[in-house]
Amino acid sequence: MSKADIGLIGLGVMGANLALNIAEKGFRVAVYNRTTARTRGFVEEAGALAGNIVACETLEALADAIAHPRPIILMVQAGKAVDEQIEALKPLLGAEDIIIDAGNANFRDTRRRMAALEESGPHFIGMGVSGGEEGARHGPSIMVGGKEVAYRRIEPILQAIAARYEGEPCQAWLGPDGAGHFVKTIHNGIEYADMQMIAEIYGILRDGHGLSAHEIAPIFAEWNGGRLNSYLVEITAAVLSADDPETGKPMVDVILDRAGQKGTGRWSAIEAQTLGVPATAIEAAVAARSLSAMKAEREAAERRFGVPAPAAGPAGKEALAILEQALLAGKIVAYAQGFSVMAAASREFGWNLPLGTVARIWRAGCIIRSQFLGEIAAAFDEAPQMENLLSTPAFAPVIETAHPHLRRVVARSAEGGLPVPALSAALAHFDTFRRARGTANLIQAQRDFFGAHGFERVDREGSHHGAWGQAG
Ligand SMILES: NC(=O)C1=CN([C@@H]2O[C@H](COP(=O)(O)OP(=O)(O)OC[C@H]3O[C@@H](n4cnc5c(N)ncnc54)[C@H](OP(=O)(O)O)[C@@H]3O)[C@@H](O)[C@H]2O)C=CC1
Ligand SMILES: O=C(CO)[C@H](O)[C@H](O)COP(=O)(O)O
Repeated sequence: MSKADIGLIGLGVMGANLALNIAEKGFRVAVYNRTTARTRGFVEEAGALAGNIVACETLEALADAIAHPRPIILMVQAGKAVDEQIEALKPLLGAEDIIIDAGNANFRDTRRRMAALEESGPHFIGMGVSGGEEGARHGPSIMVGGKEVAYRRIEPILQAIAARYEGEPCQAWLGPDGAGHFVKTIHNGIEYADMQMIAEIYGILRDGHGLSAHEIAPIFAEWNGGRLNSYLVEITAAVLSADDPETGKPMVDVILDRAGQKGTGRWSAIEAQTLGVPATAIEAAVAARSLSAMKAEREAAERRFGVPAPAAGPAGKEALAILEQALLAGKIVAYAQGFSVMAAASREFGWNLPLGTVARIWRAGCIIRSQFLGEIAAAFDEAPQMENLLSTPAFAPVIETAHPHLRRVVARSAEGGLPVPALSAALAHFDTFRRARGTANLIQAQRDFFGAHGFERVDREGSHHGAWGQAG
């Protein structure tokens, strides 16, 4: 029997679907899963694709089944499991083989793993994969980091399995070491902000305007036909239309308002802070998930403080148009922040990240895919070195038109006691960003007063101290 073109470890949601995708594209894939029953079940259910699948019950069998040099994808739980699999594979592989971690790894772990394998091999690639179950099966967006020479060897397979946007595969080598996993992390940070802002608008429609899930669904469906066209808005409409078969109630009404998080949103916020780049919309979205988890405390707080009754009046055409524009403005700020974080990381780690390519490979396959990303890609084509979307000829006029609506929505929500943390953060970012003279002069004065930190003056170069002792 001919050898497999590639190996894959971990037949969970993502791994199983990715393996089927690989097999369907005509490559032979050798698969292994820690729990053998899963491997057997996977092959049984693979149907006609089973002919391209080599089921292995040990890692030794997997290593033997693949043609040299052997690329092996890890699609296991992020963290300890990845380290364990690398340790187990090391004695079985040679310097020219390639381990590809396709899970959602922290890019700092990827850097550590790559550095550890640098001398002895095998090659190590950190590869972000986005698109969930469907994407893995029919075409994800793939963000690769590591040695380019190793990437080139697996490029034909990645080209074949990736999503396509107007025929162009949504996969690319983005830079050395942790570049791929960093970009995937920021993709997810933006995903958090996008989802949170959509949820905030849903909250305004539900708790401010008193609309039911079924009344809100067509609003998102309509927006999906306009500037907000995106996978997340599309699925929001679908989710809001769905009913619970057990109770007959809208599905969202029987789902607990407590969202989990696996780490990528938090890592985005942490890395933004570490790089000194404001990513407040992403941070607000991460914090909102943490607050969502504090269900018992929130219930106690509602008993103590109460919540205002819906007071926003009917959701007429004008009110909906304002909400649509507000969501667009918030979204632009969140994406601008995410891309600025990537630009800063690129400088910090010497990655030379092709940000236009990042936008291009996010146009299809991934969770944040949207027409908007095509506009971002075009903005980078016009100005490849630009670091802030808010200042680009493509986006400046859009935010100029949309921000007054964001302001109205945030102000009315504040008055009505409706929480809009990510939209508020986006507005505050815009207002701070567009004001040439801010208030940090006072911060500098305070720092110099209490800690002799010095300050710069508006009228002279150099570091100065205030005569605070003589003050008042
Ligand atoms: N689900 C999604 O939408 C997406 C997930 N990801 C990332 O992909 C990776 C896999 O996620 P997903 O497929 O959803 O996860 P699942 O929980 O569906 O599957 C996890 C897989 O990891 C294996 N595994 C867990 N622990 C170990 C271990 N210690 N040693 C060996 N194998 C282990 C499991 O094997 P066993 O059967 O033996 O338990 C299983 O095959 C994660 O990093 C996730 O963050 C990325 C993009 C989207
Ligand atoms: O990577 C993904 C999508 O792009 C995964 O679905 C990830 O699990 C999403 O993050 P979280 O679980 O924290 O919401």
